[in-house]
Amino acid sequence: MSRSSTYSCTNMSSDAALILEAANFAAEKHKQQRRKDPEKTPYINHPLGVARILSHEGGITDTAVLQAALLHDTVEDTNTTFEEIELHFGQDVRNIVEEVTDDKTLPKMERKRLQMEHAPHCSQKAKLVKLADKLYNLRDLKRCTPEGWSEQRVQEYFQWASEVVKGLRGTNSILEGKLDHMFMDQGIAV
Ligand SMILES: Nc1nc2c(ncn2[C@@H]2O[C@H](COP(=O)(O)OP(=O)(O)O)[C@@H](OP(=O)(O)OP(=O)(O)O)[C@H]2O)c(=O)[nH]1
Ligand SMILES: [Mn+2]
Repeated sequence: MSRSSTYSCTNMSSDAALILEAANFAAEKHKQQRRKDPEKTPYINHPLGVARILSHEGGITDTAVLQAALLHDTVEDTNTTFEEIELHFGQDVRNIVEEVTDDKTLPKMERKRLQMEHAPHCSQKAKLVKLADKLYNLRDLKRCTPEGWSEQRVQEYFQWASEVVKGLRGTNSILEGKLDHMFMDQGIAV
């Protein structure tokens, strides 16, 4: 096979191409959004970081899981629909994104309660994304406090996250071990 034909398989979707497609889709969707930190970090840093935790730290190579990690906040936080996700990325990715998406029409307390209730019933793939999402957000909270958050609110987020993670256990020992260290460091029993 000549060198040029090696690189001309434009219709053959490599896993890398599928993952880049999801990263690009998320970047477009989150382009107007910033994180809540004082630096106003671009929001896309978060889904990219969640996917990187799964791949680089958790050893995850499942393409659908990495795509779902990149897309996991698009429906919750932008005008993206589940149908759009399915159209571009297929049913498997759509299902994972759907499992990790909070219903923002519900009051916040109810959303938080439902995460604790639903966590044990999620698929393994959705549990992986949820573990990495929590690990990223807890590290981010340690790095700097979001604007307007009191120390108490930070502690309450840690406490709530530890309850959600209880329902995600038995999924990935590396990520769970890292989360346990974060909780213990914060004085939360695991
Ligand atoms: N730690 C931190 N979080 C930030 C920052 N900017 C935005 N967030 C997002 O805020 C959410 C946590 O804030 P909350 O006030 O508890 O929740 P809410 O946005 O859903 O109302 C997380 O959403 P999420 O990813 O959907 O996760 P989760 O709330 O379901 O765990 C997190 O990604 C930041 O600078 N630091
Ligand atoms: Mn998230």
